[in-house]
Amino acid sequence: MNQLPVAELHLHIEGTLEPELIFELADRNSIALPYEDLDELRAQYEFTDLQSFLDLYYRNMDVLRTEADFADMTKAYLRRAAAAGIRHAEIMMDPQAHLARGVSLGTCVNGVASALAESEAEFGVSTELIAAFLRDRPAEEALDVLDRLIATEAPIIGIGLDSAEVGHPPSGFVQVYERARAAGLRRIAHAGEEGPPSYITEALDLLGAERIDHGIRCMEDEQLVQRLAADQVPLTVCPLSNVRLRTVDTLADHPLPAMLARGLNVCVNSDDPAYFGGYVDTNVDQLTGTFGFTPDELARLAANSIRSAFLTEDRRAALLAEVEAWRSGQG
Ligand SMILES: Nc1ncnc2[nH]cnc12
Ligand SMILES: [Zn+2]
Repeated sequence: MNQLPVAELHLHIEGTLEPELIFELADRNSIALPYEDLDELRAQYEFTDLQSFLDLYYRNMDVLRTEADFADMTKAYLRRAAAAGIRHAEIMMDPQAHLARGVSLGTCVNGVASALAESEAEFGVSTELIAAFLRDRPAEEALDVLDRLIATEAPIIGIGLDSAEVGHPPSGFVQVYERARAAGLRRIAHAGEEGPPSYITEALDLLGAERIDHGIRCMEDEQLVQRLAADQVPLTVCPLSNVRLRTVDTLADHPLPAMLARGLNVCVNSDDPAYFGGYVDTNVDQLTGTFGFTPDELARLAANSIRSAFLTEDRRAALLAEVEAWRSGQG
């Protein structure tokens, strides 16, 4: 196998809902879509910023109604992830987005989890599930959902923080993260995607975040860059997402090469691949086409993803060995 083996650490399962599956699930659930056909739906995929994407992302997930719907979406991602070279995936889901539509916590969590439970045997992809909270909804709601996840022993390894960033700083979610920590859950948070570098600092200092999703705006704060490099804080960067949501103008303007040059612990992820033009392999291919990354640089990005994952040490060592085998096979 000539594909770069990687871990995907920044992936919203609802963002893997491909247009074809949206139509299939709408049909299955007798839901009338506001689009005549695939072309009309695809014509909506022009974004001006994060919010313009989120509006469509939340609207499209209305086709997810049953456990089977969540399982089918997840299985489709895992099949595609395996083809992309992904060997381990830490998958976020947005329970509040489903609860708000009247879909129960059990339906969405069990549906996703049932597909994940078969992933290693079926696709060779080990997985973990992360419940992400919507920062543009009240923290009290997040606390309530977290309590229910803990009480029902939902199979999650940790929590995240996503949705509209600007105006919703990490400081509002201290209690949520403290409760997650007390429950033994891992903690990650989106920060520095559209929001300022200070949100990254808050996520680290106030939430105890162990990984930062995106984090690209750290480059505007020299002291923060030095801290992130010294502490090797994982930054799960999503280049095609940043282009499509216009946080960078073009891929050639992306800060990833500069981040690597500063010694930051960056890895490449797809975020919402059904919306942003590709899965991890496409992100890597386009980066390589744009920046001419060498096999050594690609292996470093892959090794960063595996070192930053919530893996057992045995699995981590096995996957790092796969990266090294890939690197030495590149000549
Ligand atoms: N890129 C992103 N940023 C914030 N919230 C999200 N939810 C899904 N994708 C997201
Ligand atoms: Zn994201």
